[in-house]
Amino acid sequence: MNLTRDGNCLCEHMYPPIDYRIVQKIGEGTFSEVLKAQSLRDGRYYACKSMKQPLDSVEQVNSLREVQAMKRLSPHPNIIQLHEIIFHKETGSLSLICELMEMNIYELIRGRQYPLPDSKIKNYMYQLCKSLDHMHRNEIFHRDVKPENILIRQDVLKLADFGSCRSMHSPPPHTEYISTRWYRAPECLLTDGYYSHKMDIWSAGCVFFEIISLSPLFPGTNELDQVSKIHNILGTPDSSLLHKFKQSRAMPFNFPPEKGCGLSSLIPHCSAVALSLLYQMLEYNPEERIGAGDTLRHPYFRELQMAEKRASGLCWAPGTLKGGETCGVASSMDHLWRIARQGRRQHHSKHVADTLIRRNGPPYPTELPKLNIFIPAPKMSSFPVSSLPPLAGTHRGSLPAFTSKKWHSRLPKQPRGEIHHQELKSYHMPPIEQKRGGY
Ligand SMILES: Nc1ncnc2c1ncn2[C@@H]1O[C@H](COP(=O)(O)OP(=O)(O)OP(=O)(O)O)[C@@H](O)[C@H]1O
Repeated sequence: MNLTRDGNCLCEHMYPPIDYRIVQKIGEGTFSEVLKAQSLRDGRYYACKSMKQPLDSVEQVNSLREVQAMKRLSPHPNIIQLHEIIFHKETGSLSLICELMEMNIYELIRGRQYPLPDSKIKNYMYQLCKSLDHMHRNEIFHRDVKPENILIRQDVLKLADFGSCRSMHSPPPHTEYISTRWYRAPECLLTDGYYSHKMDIWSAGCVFFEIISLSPLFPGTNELDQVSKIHNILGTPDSSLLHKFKQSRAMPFNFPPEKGCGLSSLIPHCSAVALSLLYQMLEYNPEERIGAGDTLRHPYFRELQMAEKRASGLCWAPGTLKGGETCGVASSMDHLWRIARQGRRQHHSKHVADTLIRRNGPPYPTELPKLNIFIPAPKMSSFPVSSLPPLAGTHRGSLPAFTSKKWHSRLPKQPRGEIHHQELKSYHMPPIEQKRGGY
């Protein structure tokens, strides 16, 4: 163990970044430890994400997908801001200095007895959908949307942990393990890597449910159980869709036909309009699943859209929805969706949605956080994010391609409470550029 200047313990792999006073550990993931740190230059507090695996060179640091993605996606009010990168050449230790948030969504809901106020849920979901829309517009998908990777500070929500993201231009199949099981979309579970950015919407739908109900929607214990939990609630999909999935997966597809209990029985207090969005995010078929841009125009977010339009001086035409979407309507939503999913699935589903949806494009408010610049110390490469070289490939091109798929095939991400510490401790971690497979 190392000791920081304050006498706090740090793990062996870490080297305390100069010019920062480590205050305390605030989080830990599979690949990093996150510390609260105070800058000795500006006195501000930051989150210092220190990678467990050493890196070989500055080039390797620059080609990390996490670094590249954060650079491409910043600044955006709902994307965690990378402030500085500190790389210690001698030890290979890398610290990403990011803006500090208060907690993640899991910590927000953990142990709560009463639901969050509707307005708070809506506000968080709007911001989450904005972060996804921004990311997908920039042709990157996240691949690990889950409560632990969604951070909040007061009422602001930011998406974090871009270590699994991928360019939307990289063609499937994607062979590495991605996404944490409970939030894994059907196409990820049932095909050999034939998934797209729509998987993020499914995961966000699972998070939406979890924020409403305070418990995970599909807490599968293994992949098969995960599929069965989805079918128990949403029902088995059309055989044609299963047939399509089946073409690319050697997995038993003899799922017993199920109607599914529906979502509204699980969250009886949920409004019909919220359920409508939830169902569209949890649409089994990724091609029919709502896109991030359309989630923002969903009537569930009507007040927020109106507030934004008012703020930007535009007038909002009254929507098709009347107020008072209540629980009574909610139960019929399950029924409508079941009908929609039989036969003329797409058109019917859209028709049901259209009774609630009014399409309006919200403007995109963006604040432009500033990056700090300082002079690097000897043997320590520290660079402000703005000085990084442009993304490999092209501006809309592919993020760097990493070669090894081994890391993921041997260590899938575990849902919370399922991390096998023993296994992790004895694991030999490959170089970080290989840790999550290729783009
Ligand atoms: N900027 C931040 N501010 C506050 N807390 C943070 C910040 N970044 C990360 N954390 C905390 O640290 C935890 C781990 O961070 P992160 O998910 O980025 O690490 P990881 O090693 O990539 O994890 P994973 O195992 O999901 O890949 C988060 O769940 C969060 O609680």
